Amino acid sequence: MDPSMFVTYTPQTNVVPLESKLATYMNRQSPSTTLNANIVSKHLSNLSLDSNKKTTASTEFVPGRSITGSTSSSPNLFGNSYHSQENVGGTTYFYLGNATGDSIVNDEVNEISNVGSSQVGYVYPGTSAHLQSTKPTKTPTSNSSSAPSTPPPQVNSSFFMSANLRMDILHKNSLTLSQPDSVQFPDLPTEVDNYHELCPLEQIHKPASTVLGYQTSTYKATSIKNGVRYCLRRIHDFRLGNTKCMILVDMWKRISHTNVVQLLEVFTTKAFGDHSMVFVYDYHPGAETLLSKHFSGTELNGYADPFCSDPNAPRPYSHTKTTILRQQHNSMLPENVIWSYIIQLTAALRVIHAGGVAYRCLDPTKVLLTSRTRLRLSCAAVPDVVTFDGNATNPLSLILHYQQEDLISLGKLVLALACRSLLAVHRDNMQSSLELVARTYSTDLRNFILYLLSDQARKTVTDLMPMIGARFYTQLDTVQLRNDVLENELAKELENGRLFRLLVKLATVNERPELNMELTWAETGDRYMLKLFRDYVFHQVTADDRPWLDMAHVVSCLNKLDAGSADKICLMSRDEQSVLVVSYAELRQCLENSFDEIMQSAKEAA
Ligand SMILES: Nc1ncnc2c1ncn2[C@@H]1O[C@H](COP(=O)(O)OP(=O)(O)OP(=O)(O)O)[C@@H](O)[C@H]1O
Repeated sequence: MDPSMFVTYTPQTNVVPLESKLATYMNRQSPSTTLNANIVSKHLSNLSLDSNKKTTASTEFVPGRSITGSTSSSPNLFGNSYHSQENVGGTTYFYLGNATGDSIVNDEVNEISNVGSSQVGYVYPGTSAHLQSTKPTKTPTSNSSSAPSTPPPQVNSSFFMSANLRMDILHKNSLTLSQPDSVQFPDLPTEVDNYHELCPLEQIHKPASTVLGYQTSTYKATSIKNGVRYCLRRIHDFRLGNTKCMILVDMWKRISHTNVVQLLEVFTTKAFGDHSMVFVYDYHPGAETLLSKHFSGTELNGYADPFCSDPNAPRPYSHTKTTILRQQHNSMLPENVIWSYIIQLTAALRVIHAGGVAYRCLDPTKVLLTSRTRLRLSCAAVPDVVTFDGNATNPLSLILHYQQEDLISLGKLVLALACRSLLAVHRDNMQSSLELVARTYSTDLRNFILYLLSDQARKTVTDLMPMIGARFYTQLDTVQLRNDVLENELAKELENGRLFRLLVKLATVNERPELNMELTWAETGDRYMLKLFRDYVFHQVTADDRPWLDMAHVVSCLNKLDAGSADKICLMSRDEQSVLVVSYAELRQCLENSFDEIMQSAKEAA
């Protein structure tokens, strides 16, 4: 640092200029120290007085850690400090000394090395080697003529959560927080049992569900008891004839799996103006059905389903089914996606069947995609309740039969996904569909479908496991890699949260107009140090007085403050008359004291 850069010449006085606000801070300290020339020169050598430096930038000012033998820089400034000071070219440098000699020096050295090692964990070290290949590559913009200190874009993004994940989470949050629209849905009740804030997730008045046989509607709602959002599925105009079916509901409630939408409770209500039955599930914001994801028009390149018999449906120039099927190849799902779905669907059916129940509605409208490739079965227990035969002596008697039907439905669903057509599973189209699968995918996939659709006497999910075989490992690998990526994203934001809390404290103290009727509170004592520190972190300028912006400098300073590092920095008063050499440990103490004072005052007022 070149002091002449910042300081106008004044005769050497070796005292704090009275007009300097630093005086208010220094006056609190014990003045009983004599200036030791050795200490001062040692400190100065650590201040790297490089006359070529043109900015008040950060790390150049930080004294090195090799201050062994120095009797200065006690981290415990406010307990027992001695000060030394020196005037260099009109600027007064203040040092923090310690009267207790060499034993303290050793302690300090230990402390520095301890701080150094513990501090390391506070810094996000960048994406680790095993995730380098998964990082989205960003080409730097060619016209990046910004200030030299502006970090290149790829560096910037690598220290924050990826934009895609961020958008994904923001989208889910906004859906979760959405509020009821009483103008658009004036007839919705404000409260249904223990739930309020009902927001429809689909059209309310739609025809009866072909899968469930009843008119249904689905809502996001907030629990009055705990404020958590849930998904309510209402069966319109339904009276529960027999409560024996609650045995099945209880069995479903006990089933918990990452591929099943959790059922929480079932109740009847008249809140909608009819006798409705309501099933309460976990709410998964942004959930999309397999139907809309893979069987909608836009997903099929705008062409009609090749199995569609409607002559008016839009088709490409050739009208033959074979040509369309060939066209269809372009929009076929990759085989690994189909296997991933198979593994998740069979995993869900495995626990459902092991739990003594059957799903009974394995249909593209009931399988939800709750993130990019995560499937969850929705509507658990609804078929059991709405089709319950009150005259049956044993409500569980047909379960085995229904479980077999689940496996046939699985075969149909996989065939439909492989052909990207719901009509592919129609009896008349079955042959062409299987030929399409044989042409496009592996024999394993075809055999898997054939097995499920065969007349085999008794099938179980366990039989399917050898057919999936080593693909389990591929799935496991994908999930583990995703887990690694998410953990890396978390590591970035974890530190941001910590720094945010620190910034909140700093901002609460800095520039506070008054505290306890004291108008100059923020401008004196510890708070004055924090004000200078704030200038040091955020308000640096280049030699020609342009703002000097460097995120790394800000993050590094805040991290050291949070860790209470023994590293020292020079804080300069705004009048440029005084420079204070202070450690982050001391600054942290200033911050803790000041913030505690504010908290205390807030409590007293309360
Ligand atoms: N647990 C849930 N969390 C979030 N959204 C859900 C949940 N369950 C269902 N949904 C959403 O509610 C909407 C309606 O689901 P539903 O099962 O009624 O589909 P559908 O295509 O209307 O079927 P149907 O014709 O049988 O009524 C879908 O968009 C689905 O994504």
